[in-house]
Amino acid sequence: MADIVIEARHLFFAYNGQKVLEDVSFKIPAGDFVAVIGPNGGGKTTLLKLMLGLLTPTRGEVRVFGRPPREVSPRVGYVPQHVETHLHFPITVRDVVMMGRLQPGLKWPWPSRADRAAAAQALARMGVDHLAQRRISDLSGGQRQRVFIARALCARPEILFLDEPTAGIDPQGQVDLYCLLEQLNAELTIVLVSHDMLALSTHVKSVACVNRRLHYHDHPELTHDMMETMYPHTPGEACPVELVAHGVPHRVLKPHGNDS
Ligand SMILES: Nc1ncnc2c1ncn2[C@@H]1O[C@H](COP(=O)(O)OP(=O)(O)OP(=O)(O)O)[C@@H](O)[C@H]1O
Repeated sequence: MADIVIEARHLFFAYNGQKVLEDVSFKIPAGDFVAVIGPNGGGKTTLLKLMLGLLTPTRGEVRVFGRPPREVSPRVGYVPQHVETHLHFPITVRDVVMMGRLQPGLKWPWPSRADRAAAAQALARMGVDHLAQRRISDLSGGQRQRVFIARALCARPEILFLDEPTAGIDPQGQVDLYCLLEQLNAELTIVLVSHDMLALSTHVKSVACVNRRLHYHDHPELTHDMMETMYPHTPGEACPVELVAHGVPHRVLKPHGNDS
């Protein structure tokens, strides 16, 4: 059986007294590709930040490689949501990726030959090495997202966390990105926050449904009961999951909502 790389035990979290996560326990094995899904405001990003050590639980604990998350940060990569905030800074793609090598305890000179080689390798792995000299502001949404993933890969992480990586990318770009993530999953554990049921349709191995509480399923097939718990809907109205699936047929869902 695979080693457990992430474990949460009776985790609670609140922002200023407002409960967001309640009694969350789960184990993620090495090599997993888990989709974290759930409604808006369900607590997905908060959970990711707890696994990254960016937030501290109100109660309970999270362990990554058996340690508090902050102690193992060089072993994990993170592609946050909405990374486009500082894009107009005049910086090249290669420089952005190289920033992934900036770690606590960094030795000068930086970037070293090893840093440059790691950046080149990460860019090639994401299929964007030809863009290395371009300004980040000049790229398409899909190209940019690959660059940000390359930045996370540059530090050679063992776990990759991604928060809504396909937001704003066209449908074909999304499929291509999932295929790339699937290739990366041969070497890395991946934790992917997504609203997009397409993410589940072919690529992930397990699903964590988060809506204040968490249900972890070690297979990607969703059941009717699960969907009702996670996305309650009014009889006669389209199921919200159908809406986010953009009408794309999805094998993971058994009949639900208007289908049933
Ligand atoms: N920094 C913060 N301060 C106070 N409340 C917050 C903060 N960040 C998030 N929240 C609240 O916590 C709840 C969970 O937010 P979170 O971002 O984890 O949800 P999410 O499932 O990722 O949502 P979405 O799908 O919309 O991105 C929401 O009600 C949100 O308004």
